[in-house]
Parts: sequence; C-alpha cells; structure tokens
Amino acid sequence: MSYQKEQEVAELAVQRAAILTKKVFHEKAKGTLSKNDSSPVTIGDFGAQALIIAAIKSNFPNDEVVGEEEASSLREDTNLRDQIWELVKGTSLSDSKAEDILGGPIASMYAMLDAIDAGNSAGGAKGRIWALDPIDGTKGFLRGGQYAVCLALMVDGDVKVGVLGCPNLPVDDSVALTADSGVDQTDEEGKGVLFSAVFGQGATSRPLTSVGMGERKAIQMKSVSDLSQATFCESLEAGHSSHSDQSAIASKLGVTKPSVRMDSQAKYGSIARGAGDIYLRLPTSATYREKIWDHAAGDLIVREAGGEVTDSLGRRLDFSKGRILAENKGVVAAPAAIHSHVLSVVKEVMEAKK
Ligand SMILES: Nc1ncnc2c1ncn2[C@@H]1O[C@H](COP(=O)(O)O)[C@@H](O)[C@H]1OP(=O)(O)O
Ligand SMILES: [Mg+2]
Repeated sequence: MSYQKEQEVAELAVQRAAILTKKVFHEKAKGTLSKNDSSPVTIGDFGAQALIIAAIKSNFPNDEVVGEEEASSLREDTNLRDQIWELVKGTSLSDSKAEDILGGPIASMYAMLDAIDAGNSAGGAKGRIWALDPIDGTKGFLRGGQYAVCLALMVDGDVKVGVLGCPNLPVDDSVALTADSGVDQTDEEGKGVLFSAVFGQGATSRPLTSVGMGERKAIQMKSVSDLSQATFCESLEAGHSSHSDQSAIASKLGVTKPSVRMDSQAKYGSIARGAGDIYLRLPTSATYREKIWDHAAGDLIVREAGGEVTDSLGRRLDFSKGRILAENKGVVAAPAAIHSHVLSVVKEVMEAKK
C-alpha cells in the first residue's frame, strides 16, 4: 500500500486544524476571548478535533478514530459549543481544491458534535484506526511556544502514516536546537513546519503554510560521531518525565550540552530533521501509561528518518493495545547507529536506582 491518499488527507487536515489553533491563540493574545470563555486549549482542542475527524470520515467513512476529546460537555455548554462552531465554520483552507479533498466545510453544529464524538474508538490490533491529538503540548500552546497537531494512521496495530503540524517550529530544517528553543516566545510570522512520513517511504518536512502546494523535502536524523556534541530533548514539564534520570543518562553518555526542554511531539520532529539528536522520556511514576496519540506520529517520523524508537526497556512502542501504550514504559529515541548504546546507558542508570 502506498497510503498516498491517506497522507494527503492527513496533511491537509492537520494544516486546517493548525490554522484554527493559531486563530484561537491570537484571539487569546488580543484579549477577544471574554473572561467567561473556556480556556483556549479547550476551544482549540475541540475545534481541531472536529475539523480533522470530519476530514477523515468524509474520505474514509469506515475508519475508526482514537481522539483525546469527546463532546458530552459541549452538548450541555451551549455558550462554549456556539463559540467553537463559529470558529470551526470560519476555518477553511484558502486553496479550494484542497478544501474539497477534505470534504469541504462541516454541514452543521450537530455534525460538528458528531465528528468530535467519532473519536471514541477503543483502539486495538485490528483494522484501520487513526490516533489524534488535536493540541499536544497544551502548556506550550498557551505560552506561544511549542505544541503540535498530531495525527497517525495505524493498520492492524502498526503505524503506517504519521503527520505532525508544529506551528511554532522554524521552517528551516538546518536550524539547530538550543537550550531555550522550547521556551522562547516563538509565536511569530514565518514559522511552522509539517512533518510527514509513510511507512517504508521515508520522512519529510515542508512549511506548514505550503501544504498541498510545493514538494515535500526528505529529512534525515543527524549522524552522531561525538556524543559530547549531541543534543538531547526532554519534556519541559518535570511531571511528564524524570529530568533527574535523564540528566544522569546524558552525563553517563558524555553529553555536555544542556538539555533542550520542549513541549509536545515537536521533540520527535526536531530530532528527525537533525536539529537535535536524542529524545529521552523516563517515567516519573510506575503507574502512568503513555497515550497512543502522544507518540504514534512521532514514532513513525523518527523511524523513517533513520532513527530507532523504543521504551526504556528496549521494547518497540506497541500501539495495538488500545488507547494507551499498555506494554511500554517511557521513550528512548535516537539515531539507529547509536540507539543500542543509549539504551544500554538508560538501563544501567535505571538498574542503579533499584
Ligand atoms: N505523568 C506523566 N508522564 C508522562 N506523560 C504525561 C504524564 N502526565 C501527562 N502526560 C502527557 O504528556 C503529554 C505531553 O508531553 P510533553 O511533556 O512531551 O509535552 C501530554 O499529552 C500529557 O497527557 P495529558 O494530555 O493526558 O495530560
Ligand atoms: Mg498530548
């Protein structure tokens, strides 16, 4: 299967949803969201989920979707519902041919609520299932920093298509990450990149604004010959991964640069394009299980760019276990050539803690 149509629909749908999230952010920044309004995250999440699921369902009506949100609260909160509908109604691509590919605008507010609710798949090992995170990295989104609109298609439990829209990353793949890449007030004109991969066909990037137009550009992870010069990424939120374990691992690896702390799957995209090298996500709790929508697209994009992605015990991320990664703990992503070395140090540090 070439998954050409799926990739095209996913890219355009992510682009359209990203435009909506930007609108919400700017309304917040301008102060046009009234005090009584819900958080921009809530508004953006629902709106982006509606636009993406509507596009999937109009092209692939039998596919299932695992989405983060469901609409029951919206059916009760008419104020919020109307506000989201205004936004969804008013967001379309400027390219009408591309908009047609997505199935055009959503027909009514009730169709919008139904689209949101269609993200209720239980996931699993059989069939075609999309995993959607409409706004990944909510803290980053709120501060005008890094966040991502994330969409992946799994077929019988394997990720076949992955798309990440990162509205606040630089377009240029060659801009190396620095320690403050994830905390800069990066919301400004001229930013935004879309990463995309199909299983067996490599990973690409292009400006988020030119989706549907120009060519995709192939991306590759950087080869790391000297770990002391390597850059590693981790969550900005200390609650999402163990900064102390990651710092111990980095220093054992000989990494000398400070970590790049960044919200969202923008980390996967950044290492896939060679702007950084390694992504470490060591669990902070024994009971938390990662959600499939937080990793599916990034996992494929990194692997297709020449990387390897496992959990902290060296197991491939297993997306066939339902809505969560039930059989995995943490994430270790690195170029294939050094992944086993990185993993051995991860295991050493984790063993030493026992
Ligand atoms: N204890 C935790 N460990 C790991 N990830 C978490 C934890 N709590 C929340 N998350 C998830 O981390 C994701 C963001 O990752 P990052 O730190 O890389 O930006 C969010 O989608 C969030 O899920 P949720 O949206 O359910 O809170
Ligand atoms: Mg998320």
